Amino acid sequence: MDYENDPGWQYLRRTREQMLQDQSKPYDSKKNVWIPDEEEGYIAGEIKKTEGNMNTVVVAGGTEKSVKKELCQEMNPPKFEKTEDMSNLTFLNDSSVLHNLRARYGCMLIYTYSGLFCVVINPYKRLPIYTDSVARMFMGKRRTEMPPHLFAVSDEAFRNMLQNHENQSMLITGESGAGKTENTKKVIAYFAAVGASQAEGGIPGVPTEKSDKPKEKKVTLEDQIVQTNPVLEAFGNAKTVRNNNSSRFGKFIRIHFSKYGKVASCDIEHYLLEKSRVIRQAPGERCYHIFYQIYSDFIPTLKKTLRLDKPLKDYWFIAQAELKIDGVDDKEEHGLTDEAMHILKWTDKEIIDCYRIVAAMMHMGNMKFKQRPREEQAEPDGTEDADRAASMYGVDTDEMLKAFLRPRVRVGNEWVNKGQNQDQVFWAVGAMAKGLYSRMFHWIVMKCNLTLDQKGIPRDHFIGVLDIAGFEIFDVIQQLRTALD
Ligand SMILES: Nc1ncnc2c1ncn2[C@@H]1O[C@H](COP(=O)(O)OP(=O)(O)OP(=O)(O)O)[C@@H](O)[C@H]1O
Repeated sequence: MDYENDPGWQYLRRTREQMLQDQSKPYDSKKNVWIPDEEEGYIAGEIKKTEGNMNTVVVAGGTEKSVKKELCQEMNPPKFEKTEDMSNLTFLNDSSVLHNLRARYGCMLIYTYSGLFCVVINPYKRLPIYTDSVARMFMGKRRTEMPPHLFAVSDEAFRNMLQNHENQSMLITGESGAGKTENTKKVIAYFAAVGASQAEGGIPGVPTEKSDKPKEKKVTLEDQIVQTNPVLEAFGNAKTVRNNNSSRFGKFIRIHFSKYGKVASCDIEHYLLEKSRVIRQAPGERCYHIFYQIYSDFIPTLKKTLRLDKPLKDYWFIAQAELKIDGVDDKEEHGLTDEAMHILKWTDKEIIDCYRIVAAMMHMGNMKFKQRPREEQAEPDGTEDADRAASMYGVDTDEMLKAFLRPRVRVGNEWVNKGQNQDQVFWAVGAMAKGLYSRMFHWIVMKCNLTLDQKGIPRDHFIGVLDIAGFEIFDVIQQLRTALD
């Protein structure tokens, strides 16, 4: 089969010779076991003798270890070495699962099934397994015919949708940096490719839509779906200590298809944007990418338009930790964000308005206030930054300051102006920045949805992809804070 000549194939399946080699290792089901190891998790060993409750196990290098019987876990026969589906294992214990995943990862086989689940290990390098030619290999194939791959799972969902006339959903989960977003993007790109091939000529076994319309080169819905990524990432992703491009929100993307399998429309729901990041960053982290992108000079006049004339490190809200990400060029990234906004057909005004709001927050973070002597009332300590923020928001500076210093609140049936001390003003400014950012993000998602909401093609069913972080033990407090923010 000519699949084997594809540069990606070696990262998908072992050759027959390699498999034979793997499977020819000596094995004795009564003797070969896995034993716990502090560094490796589990290591292979061979039981030499058993006395009472204890096994004497010989490990690599000939060392003998005395291990409690109940801590020894059964080893699978070599025919299961680097198995593609772990639900086939005779012994489905922790050590066998870890060994199988590790052995496959050692050969850069990053996808492994465990029954219905597809386990992915982040390769941290670009493998040629997401190319058009690889996508074409998986189109219209049964899962069992092909090696484990996200495309196979996606294709199965696609076929089930068309054949059973049912909506489908995929859950992509894992801890931060595991690769959720990368894989979600590949799923979307795959559906876009399948949807497009459907329009062009179809996938074996699925009826094709008849169309007499002449083909023209234009921005397709598939392109637009893919292009929502740079925009959502610019505004919703940031560098964290675990991941240089960490999504700080969860999302559920629904791709609607016509009954012929053509992409009909798409919509996105978002959850739990981490608002606190807009005003505070932990060591080693950054605020949302867009703040640094607008400062990158990709648009040479932009900084002047946004009145950003201080060094980046002087914008307190976004400069509490890192300003740059190794290997990432904010200027180039801004180019991609800007291009994507245009592909999504945002108007120039909409784009610049988003930049203005982002810049306004940078100015807001520099507004200074002082306490009036012997009064529980704060007052501005210079209004230059407030002027800049207000001009970006398009509001009057005095009115904006009044809202921070003496906000109008309702007491019973009456409206009164409440005095604010310096701390209260400080919190109000932060809360305003977080609230505005969150609303802007909501607007951006809504705007993407409007663009992706195609009226022309009737929708039949959808495939939903949920990209959301699992619970990270270390981050429970942060997650609670995000949820309650
Ligand atoms: N399949 C892959 N191929 C190559 N690199 C990958 C792959 N998956 C992930 N990576 C790398 O790992 C990084 C982190 O992946 P990703 O952003 O998808 O993680 P995540 O699970 O969405 O994390 P977070 O929850 O923090 O957003 C990516 O920026 C990319 O460099």
